[in-house]
Amino acid sequence: MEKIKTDVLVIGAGSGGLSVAAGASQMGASVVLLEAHKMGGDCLNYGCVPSKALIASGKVAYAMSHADRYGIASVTPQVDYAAAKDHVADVISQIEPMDSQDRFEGMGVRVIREHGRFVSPTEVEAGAYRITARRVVIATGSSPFVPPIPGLEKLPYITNETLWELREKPEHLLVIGGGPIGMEMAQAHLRLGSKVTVIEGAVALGKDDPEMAAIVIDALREEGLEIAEGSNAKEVRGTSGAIEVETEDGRVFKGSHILVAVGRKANTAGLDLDTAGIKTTRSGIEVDDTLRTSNKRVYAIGDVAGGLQFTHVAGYHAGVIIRSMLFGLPSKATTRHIPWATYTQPELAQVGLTEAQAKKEHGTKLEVVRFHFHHNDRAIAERKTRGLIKVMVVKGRPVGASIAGEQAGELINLWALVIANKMKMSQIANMVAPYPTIGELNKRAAGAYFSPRLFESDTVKKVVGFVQKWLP
Ligand SMILES: Cc1cc2nc3c(=O)[nH]c(=O)nc-3n(C[C@H](O)[C@H](O)[C@H](O)COP(=O)(O)OP(=O)(O)OC[C@H]3O[C@@H](n4cnc5c(N)ncnc54)[C@H](O)[C@@H]3O)c2cc1C
Ligand SMILES: NC(=O)c1ccc[n+]([C@@H]2O[C@H](COP(=O)([O-])OP(=O)(O)OC[C@H]3O[C@@H](n4cnc5c(N)ncnc54)[C@H](O)[C@@H]3O)[C@@H](O)[C@H]2O)c1
Repeated sequence: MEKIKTDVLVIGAGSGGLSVAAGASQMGASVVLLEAHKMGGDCLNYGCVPSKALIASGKVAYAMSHADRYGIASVTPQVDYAAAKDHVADVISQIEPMDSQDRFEGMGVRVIREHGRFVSPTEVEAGAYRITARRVVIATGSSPFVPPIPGLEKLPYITNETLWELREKPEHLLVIGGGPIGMEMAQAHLRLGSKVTVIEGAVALGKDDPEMAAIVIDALREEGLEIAEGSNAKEVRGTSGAIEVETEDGRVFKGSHILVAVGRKANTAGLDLDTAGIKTTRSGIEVDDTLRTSNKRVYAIGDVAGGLQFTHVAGYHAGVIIRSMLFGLPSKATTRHIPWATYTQPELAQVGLTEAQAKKEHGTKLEVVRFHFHHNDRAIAERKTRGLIKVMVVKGRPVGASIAGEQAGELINLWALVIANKMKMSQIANMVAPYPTIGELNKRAAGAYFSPRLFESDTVKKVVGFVQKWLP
């Protein structure tokens, strides 16, 4: 067994682990990186990247079949599902080099392609190596949670890990779970020509503001997606190609394939965390706000830490711990300024507090401004007028923003900046946005905040009247 001593040992080469390894090694620390499976983790191989690539295929198909409103004959797209999957694989292969072993070795990181497990509070074993590190970072991510629904285990059900291998278009896809994975993949498949039913136990897109989620859900239903809410899957029957899902409310849904998207489980199995004195909770590894575990030399970041599960959060966590690991500086992770977006069409995005959360926290001090997409000239030109931007403001400063509509995921960037830096609505109003852009919506939301103050104020009217009298 080879013994290695290093400053930083990172377990898991996904979004979080790669960011720590790149940052720490480029700033002069010695870094060992363990990866048991594929470099790039979930996001590159089974998550963000393939899902967004398949959504892109769906968008093209949808545009072809809805071209007539732009003066171009609509056509029924000839979807080659296997070719769409080739497109997905090609997109992955274009991004892959950024996360590759070669690239990281080029940065001076020692990459070991083995599963890591703790053998003592300070040592990790991986294949033929025993590694001792000043600091250990657990960035092992999460896997699809497969609920113990009777009958499910007998079927070749699909998860986000196996969906990309499927080459034949599902005739009727049953999606269990109406969260971001379920809804994004449901719409993509609908647009590629499958019949799709989402079976959701509570409400679809339930982590978002219900008023905003409803805009997306209504649009998806109009497009032909069947969404059954309040329908907890209780039993699965049949065989591949002829599947039945019975729900607790007594309904039975029939389809050819089944995609399970009911949430995630943290990848903690096989790490022997007990050996290192690392505690876990129901959602993942227990961490404090500095992302340290109950073993103070060990950090946990990204999905395995059980909080918000997004690639940009894993990247943010990496920055937080690099500050404390390399420089010994105080550094805490917060969630207030973390945005997220669901890439259905229309998209759904959030940063900071939702309206309900803001009301609870700020009571009567809260002002909510709304601006509808149908007032935006570019949205009208593009025929993408379904949407709303809603900003929660307290004493002139936004505390949250929710957007449903075209490019909501892009539009939320500005509010993420504003909230991260505690900026004021007046600073957004000062911005000049190019005309005609969807981005003007952000400025118009700020305008909606100031308009009543300017245009409905007797004081303003009196001042203007007075000044006009005296002006030459
Ligand atoms: C379908 C889908 C779509 C998504 N879309 C988005 C999106 O659009 N935007 C977004 O922000 N997020 C999205 N996400 C979430 C995003 O993929 C995750 O939040 C992100 O990948 C988490 O990064 P991570 O570093 O924590 O874990 P991962 O990326 O999962 O990396 C963990 C790595 O650790 C390795 N590993 C595990 N155990 C060990 C061990 N003991 N030893 C060595 N290696 C180990 C694994 O093999 C894996 O490579 C999506 C997720 C899914 C499933
Ligand atoms: N665009 C993005 O950023 C993006 C996209 C996909 C995934 N993700 C990340 O991945 C995470 C996991 O996504 P997800 O959609 O799997 O999980 P989720 O937890 O967000 O949603 C799962 C849904 O399944 C429902 N459900 C649970 N058990 C059920 C049952 N037996 N029958 C019917 N419905 C049931 C829940 O009520 C819930 O609405 C997300 O929370 C997010 O962090 C992000």
